Amino acid sequence: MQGPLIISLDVSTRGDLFSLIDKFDRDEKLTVKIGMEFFYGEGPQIVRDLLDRGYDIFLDLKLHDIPNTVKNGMKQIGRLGVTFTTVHALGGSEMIAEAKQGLVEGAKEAGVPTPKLLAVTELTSITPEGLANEQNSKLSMVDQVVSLAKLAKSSGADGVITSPLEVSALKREVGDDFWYVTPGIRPKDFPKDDQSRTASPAEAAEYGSSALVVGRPIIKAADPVAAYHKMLEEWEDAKR
Ligand SMILES: O=C(O)c1cc(=O)[nH]c(=O)n1[C@@H]1O[C@H](COP(=O)(O)O)[C@@H](O)[C@H]1O
Repeated sequence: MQGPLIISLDVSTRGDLFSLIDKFDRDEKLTVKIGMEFFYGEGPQIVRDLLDRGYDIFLDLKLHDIPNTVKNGMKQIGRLGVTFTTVHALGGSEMIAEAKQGLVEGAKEAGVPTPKLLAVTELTSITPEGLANEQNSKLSMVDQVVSLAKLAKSSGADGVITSPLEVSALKREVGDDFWYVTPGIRPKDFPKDDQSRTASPAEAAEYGSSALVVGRPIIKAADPVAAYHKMLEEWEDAKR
């Protein structure tokens, strides 16, 4: 993928999306995330348009359904030429395995590389109290995330989405040969919004995240390009 900092393009219209990315230099190598807000309104054409710009694309639709439905949905996603896509790990081993199979088949038919399948563990908005009281989990947050990541890995996923706070434990218990893609990234001076398990870019680098997903701290900034570069620099400095 191009760059460790994935920009989450959480906007609704093509006008808003292009006015945002047109601020970046056309040579800048970017990985951008398209999620449900944009995709449900505008559909897959945006993927083709952003591929034409040379961007890598993370299509984040977080599928969670019976295995056959997810497989057939993933077959369509596999045809698009995106780099990453998502399911919820809570869909279970058969659903994750079928999701992967769908991606492999769709990509093969279209003659494009197979997207990496990332399984969402516990959303970064979920608090330890929510895990205990609403999901009735007896596990700590980190144990729950490790358990879902092991399930995802043994079912054929290429990595997980989780908060940076769990990454050191995941690397120890699930291994280095797996993607740990982390949203919930907040620079020190930016509000948490609806995120609960957050870390700064430097902290995420220290914990060992493979890549960061950042939305509002970039797209709502007065100068999104400067905000992107500041966070990237913070990440790179922490990696040195
Ligand atoms: O799958 C995701 O990307 C995701 C998983 C998760 O647990 N938490 C999470 O915030 N995300 C996504 O990451 C982005 C974070 O946006 P900001 O909170 O604005 O930086 C949003 O597009 C979320 O949909």
